[in-house]
Amino acid sequence: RAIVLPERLLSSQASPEHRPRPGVSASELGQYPPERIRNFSIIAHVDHGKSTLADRLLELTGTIQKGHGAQYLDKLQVEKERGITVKAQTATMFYKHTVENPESHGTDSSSYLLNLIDTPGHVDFSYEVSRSLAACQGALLVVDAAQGVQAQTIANFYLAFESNLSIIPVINKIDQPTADPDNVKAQLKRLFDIDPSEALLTSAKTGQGLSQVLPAVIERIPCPPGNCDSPVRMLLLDSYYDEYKGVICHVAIVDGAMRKGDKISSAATGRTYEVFDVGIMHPELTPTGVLYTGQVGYVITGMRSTKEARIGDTLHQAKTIVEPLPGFKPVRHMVFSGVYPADGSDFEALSHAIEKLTCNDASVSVTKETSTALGMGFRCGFLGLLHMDVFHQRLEQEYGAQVISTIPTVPYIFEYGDESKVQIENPAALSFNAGKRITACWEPTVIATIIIPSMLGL
Ligand SMILES: Nc1nc2c(ncn2[C@@H]2O[C@H](COP(=O)(O)OP(=O)(O)OP(=O)(O)O)[C@@H](O)[C@H]2O)c(=O)[nH]1
Repeated sequence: RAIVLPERLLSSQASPEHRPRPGVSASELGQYPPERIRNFSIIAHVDHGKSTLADRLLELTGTIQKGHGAQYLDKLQVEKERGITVKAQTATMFYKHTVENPESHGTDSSSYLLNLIDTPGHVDFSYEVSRSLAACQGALLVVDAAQGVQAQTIANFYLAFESNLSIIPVINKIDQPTADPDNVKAQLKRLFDIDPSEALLTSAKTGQGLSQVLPAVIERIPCPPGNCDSPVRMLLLDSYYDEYKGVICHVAIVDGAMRKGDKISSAATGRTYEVFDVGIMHPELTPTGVLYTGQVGYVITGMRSTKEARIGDTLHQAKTIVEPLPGFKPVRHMVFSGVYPADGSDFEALSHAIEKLTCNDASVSVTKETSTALGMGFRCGFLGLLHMDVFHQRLEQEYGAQVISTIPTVPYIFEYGDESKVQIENPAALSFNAGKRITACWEPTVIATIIIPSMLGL
C-alpha cells in the first residue's frame, strides 16, 4: 500500500540502512503478535537527554535518517523554540533482535515492533507522562551522569513504579568530563533500590553504549497483555484536531483488532463511529488498515467535535458490552487565569481556537466568563505557570489568536460563618453577602519532602 512520506524522509542522501521503510501493510503488521511487541516510555528530569536518546534510537532502527536536525519528536514550534518537550510523542520502530543460540553455536534473530513514547520532563506536563505510561509496560529512566537524580527523576520514577512498569535505568551523558556514573548508580540504589548492575551507561551525543538499549528493552520489558480473540477494546490516550481529517485519536489496543470500516463505540458517550482510517505513528501517521492487540497507533473516525474525544475513554467494538478500562486520574488545576480576545470582536475565533487546542491538551479546564473591562472570554485552569505560558504561546502560534490574559491566581477556599465553603478561581466571583460573614480563607499548600545531596564535611 503506497503512502506519502514527508519529503525529508525521502531524501536521496539517506544511506540504505537509514532509509525509512516505505509504509507498513496490514499483513506485515500482523506478523507482530503481542510477544513481539514492546511498549516503553522514556522518562527523566528536564534536559537529561530523553529527546536526544529518542532520536538516536529512531536512527538506529532506520525509522528516521541521520542528520534530520535535533529532537525529531519535538514537533511543536513552542518545543523547538524553548528546547523542551511539552507533548508526549509516539514512534513505532521495527528492530531485529539477535541472540546467541548455545545449542547451534550460531545466532537466532527475530523482528520486534517497538513503540517508543518520548515524554516531557517539566513537572507542569507530568499529566502527559502519566497518560503515556498507561500505554506502556516499561520505561527507560534516563539520568544525567553529572547531575544525578533530580526532582523529576524521583517524581517520574514513582509514576512508573506505581503503574507497575519494568524500569530500565539509563545513565546518560557519560561523555561529559564531570560525569560520575558510579555516584549515580549509588543514588539509584539508595533512593529506588535499583541494582547497580542493571544500569546502562550511554551517551546520546556520541552514541556510546546505545547498542545495549533496545536489547535491554526486549529482554527486560514484558510484552503487552491482552486477548487477541476478544472484541476490540482500546484506551484513548490522546487526540488532536486536524483541519482536514477531523479529530485524530491516539489509542492503545488492549484486546482484539480494529480494522478500517469497523464500527466502534465510545464507553463514555455511547456514540458509535465508523473507522475511516487506522495506522501507526511511524512517527508520521502511517496508514496500515488495521491495529492488533498490544499495538499503539491512531484512528480517525470522523469525530467532528473535540468534546467527543475524551482522553482516558474506552473505545470498543460497537454493539458489544465491555468492561471500561480504568482511564486516568482527573487533573488538579493549580493556576487559573482569564483569557480574552485582544479585539473583543474576535471572541468566536478565540472560542474555536481554544476548543481545538484543548483537544490536543486535555489538561486545561475552560469555562466561559465575562468581565466588565474585557468583555466575553474564558477562565482557564492550568497545571502550572509554564503550562499557562505554553498554552498562550500555542494559541498565538498555531491558531493566530491574539489574547489578553489576566493575572494568574491559585484557587482559594473561603469559609462562611455558617460553615459553608466555596472554592474561588476568579477573584471577581467572590460575592460579599451581608448576611454571610467570611470566617476563614485557605490557599493551596504542599506537604513536601526535600531531598538534598549530602555534602562532604557537612
Ligand atoms: N554531552 C552530552 N549532551 C547531551 C547528551 N544527551 C543530550 N545532551 C544534550 O542535553 C540537552 C538536553 O537534551 P534533550 O534531549 O532535549 O533533553 P530532554 O530530557 O528531552 O529535555 P526536556 O524534553 O526539556 O525534558 C541538549 O542540549 C542535548 O544536546 C549526552 O549524552 N551528552
